[in-house]
Amino acid sequence: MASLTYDLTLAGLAVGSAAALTGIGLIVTYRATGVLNLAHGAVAMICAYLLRQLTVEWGWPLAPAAAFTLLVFAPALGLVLDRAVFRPLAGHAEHMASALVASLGVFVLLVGAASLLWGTGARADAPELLPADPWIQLSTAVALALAVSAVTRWTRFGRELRAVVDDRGLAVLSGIDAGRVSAAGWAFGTVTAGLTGVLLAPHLRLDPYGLPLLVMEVMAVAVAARMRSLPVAVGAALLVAVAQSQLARFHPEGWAQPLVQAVGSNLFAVALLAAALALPAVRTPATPDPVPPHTRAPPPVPATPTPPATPRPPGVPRVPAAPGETDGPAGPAAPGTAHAPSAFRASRAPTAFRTSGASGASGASGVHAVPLPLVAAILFLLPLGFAGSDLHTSVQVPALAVILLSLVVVTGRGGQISLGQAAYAGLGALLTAQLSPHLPNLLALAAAVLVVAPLGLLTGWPAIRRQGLALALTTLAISLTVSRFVLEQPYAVEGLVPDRPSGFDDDRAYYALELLLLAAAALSVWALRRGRYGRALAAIRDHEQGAAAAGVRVPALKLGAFVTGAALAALGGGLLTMGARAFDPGAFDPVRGLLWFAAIVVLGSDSVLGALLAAALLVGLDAGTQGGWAAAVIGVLAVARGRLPLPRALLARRPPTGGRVSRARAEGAVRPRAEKAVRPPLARRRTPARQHGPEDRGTLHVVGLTAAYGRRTVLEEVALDIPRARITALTGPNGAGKSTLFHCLAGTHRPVAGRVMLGDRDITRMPAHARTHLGIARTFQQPAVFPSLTVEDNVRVAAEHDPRQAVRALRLFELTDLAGAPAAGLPTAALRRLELARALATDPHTLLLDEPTAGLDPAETAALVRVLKALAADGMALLVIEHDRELVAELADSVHTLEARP
Ligand SMILES: Nc1ncnc2c1ncn2[C@@H]1O[C@H](COP(=O)(O)OP(=O)(O)OP(=O)(O)O)[C@@H](O)[C@H]1O
Repeated sequence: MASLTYDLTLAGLAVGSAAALTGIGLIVTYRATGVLNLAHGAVAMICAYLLRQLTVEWGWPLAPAAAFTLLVFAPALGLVLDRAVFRPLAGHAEHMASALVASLGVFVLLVGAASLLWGTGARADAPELLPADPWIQLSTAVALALAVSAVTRWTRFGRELRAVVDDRGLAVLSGIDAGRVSAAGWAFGTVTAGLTGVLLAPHLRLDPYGLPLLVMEVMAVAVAARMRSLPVAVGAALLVAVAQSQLARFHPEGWAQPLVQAVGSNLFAVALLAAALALPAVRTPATPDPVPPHTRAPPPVPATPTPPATPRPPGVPRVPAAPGETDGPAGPAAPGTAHAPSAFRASRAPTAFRTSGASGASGASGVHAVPLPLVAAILFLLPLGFAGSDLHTSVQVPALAVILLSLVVVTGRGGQISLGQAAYAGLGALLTAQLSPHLPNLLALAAAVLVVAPLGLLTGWPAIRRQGLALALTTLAISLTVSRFVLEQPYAVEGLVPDRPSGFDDDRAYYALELLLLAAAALSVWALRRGRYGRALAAIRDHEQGAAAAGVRVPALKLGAFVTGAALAALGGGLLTMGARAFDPGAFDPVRGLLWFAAIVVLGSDSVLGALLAAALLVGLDAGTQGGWAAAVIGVLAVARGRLPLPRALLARRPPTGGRVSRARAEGAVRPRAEKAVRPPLARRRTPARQHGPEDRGTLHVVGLTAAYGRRTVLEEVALDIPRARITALTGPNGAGKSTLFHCLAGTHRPVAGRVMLGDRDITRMPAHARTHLGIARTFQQPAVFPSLTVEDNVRVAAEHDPRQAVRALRLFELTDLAGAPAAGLPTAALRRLELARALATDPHTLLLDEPTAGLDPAETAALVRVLKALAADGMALLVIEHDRELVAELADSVHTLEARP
């Protein structure tokens, strides 16, 4: 027994060493470049194939072949990836999303290239580089980890690496060649990938799909090490590998047997899922600019001469009507329109925003004008005239198109990265096949869709709290787990012979049936992208916090998008498997999911037609070949796409709790204390003209509020009242915690202690959208607009309960003429007005404004001040973060200061 334990441990150590190498390579690349290289496994596979080609096919001796593969080819590939693919992306605001797409592009490109060059069949004759002795392999991994640690700690290059990791911008300013550091990171990463590949290939199947996927599972160790600690990565790799190996000893009877076997061969997949779920977010080092491009202030628009600002102009705009008040020319907007501050008029409809707005609008609506749907319809009808193998191949296209439509909903419209749609398609296919002997086939398909739809919560739930890379990893891990534990298990798939519905046996009839279902799915998705639901999804995609602030139920909508996506994927999967009359788990391999995701991103993620085109392309390119063309073409397009502006669905967004971390950091420590400081001489007491909403909605106040980010306390024991009919100013140096206080009030950050009260009601744990519904509205430091929506729809999102509120708010802020224009590219002043209009459209009684005058010229500022005073005069409670002392004195009835620590 003892010797079995020893033998199994040794076997585990051999695999663990290769896994440790992967972890080391991934972490070093990530630290040096900020990119989690999803293509690491594909590089490993290419290097393993190359070594085999050199030795087995061309007869090179092992040593020079290995030296060429690992010391010439692998680093050269790393340098090419750095220079040609990833470095051009660095410094862009959407760096993370672009890099993710680019690394997926590299992945599918290399998989496609390997399939074309060497075929998709597995090779069993990969040469052994190191003796099978696991101790040698383990020593190699440990020596490499020690060498990397030594280099990082004791050499100049290591110091530079640490500086770049800490703050890339600052490192560059200090004269460090960040490009050299990232080139070295890439070269090192690809060498370790190559080493992993050549070590693993002799012991596993060498094929274009299997090896990359296996190495992807091994990313678990890097994720578990939080992309930081090499010892943790090495330890985790050895631990998981040895545990997996030891599981081979257990042979339970009955139902547990296949489960234990499955765990025994796929523990890294389980570890990846656990690590991804345990890790809410992998923080990207040296994020160049957390501000999404659409929120950057465009160049100032020259203002036309304005009349001098007076404290109380005769026609100050008034707040939107309270429920029950009539709307119309005599309503609140009319005087505001007539006497609107001229600065508002000055920035109306500049040429700049029309041009950039058009290009920034949702791809589908702008690009696919009238004829394209017609062209698509004709193209999809054409195969009805085909015969034989052409028609047989075409049967796959509508089914795949339905699967890809699921990505249009989840990623295109909802903005959620999902690398897991293959799992839902596979489950749909599996269930359809399993149910078809018991039910009429169409009913079996419908039942499969109904069962799989709620499983969309598997990826939808993690998506509530995750974004970007963390979500990508989680959805990939879920797809891997489903594939390994369900779709590939003999107990689940044995003896399945799915058939087509009766009456649709021949290819033509079946294709016609698919077309019908595709048309229904496409119409539903098209409809979903419009109207209330579509607007809300687009708002989440464009600016999640802004959407919540507009009252959109973000978590519920995300779940809805994933459930809808799962249903569509299951429908497509079921159609695919009935069309093929066989269930093939390989058709729903997670690599397919990556390919589909890349295809939909490069061909238009928010476009129904993009999905149709992608399906035709994917099937068409691989038809009649050994496969690989589709992956290669999509890979090239995805790599190139990373360098172009990405679909809005994938743009980097601000971290969940906002905050300009680097700027605040530079300001040093702060004292988290609120104190009432100044009462400006101009302060007046006013009687509210009208209360907004029922009186019992109360006054907002905080009691003993303490907030922190991780272990760092930012606010401590803060107390603050925000009375009605008053403007309360909040001042303090950068990093003092003003925005954090806003986040706590608005519900986007959970305080550690203390309470947020609305009247007598404790709303501390209430989500952001629910607070909006209670009458608390907010704006953001960087105006939070939804650039892919029109100006009108931006406001409509906040006034779905009463569209008249939107009309009034648009009129109040002189946005009526711009209503149909895309919000992308509006000048700063218009963005601020739009954000305010959206906030007021929620019918608030309390308005939180984070630096509302930032980026405005004096005339625009004066106009805004008049509006804010008018709002307060009408009974609203306003809390305004403002740095300008004069402005505070002019604006505020009372001032609270958050002071920095000495
Ligand atoms: N998401 C976050 N994660 C970690 N730390 C954060 C985050 N957001 C803010 N911080 C830190 O919390 C502190 C307070 O930041 P906050 O943005 O609330 O300050 P502020 O007073 O609004 O500053 P500014 O005037 O620059 O906007 C800063 O030191 C900042 O680095």
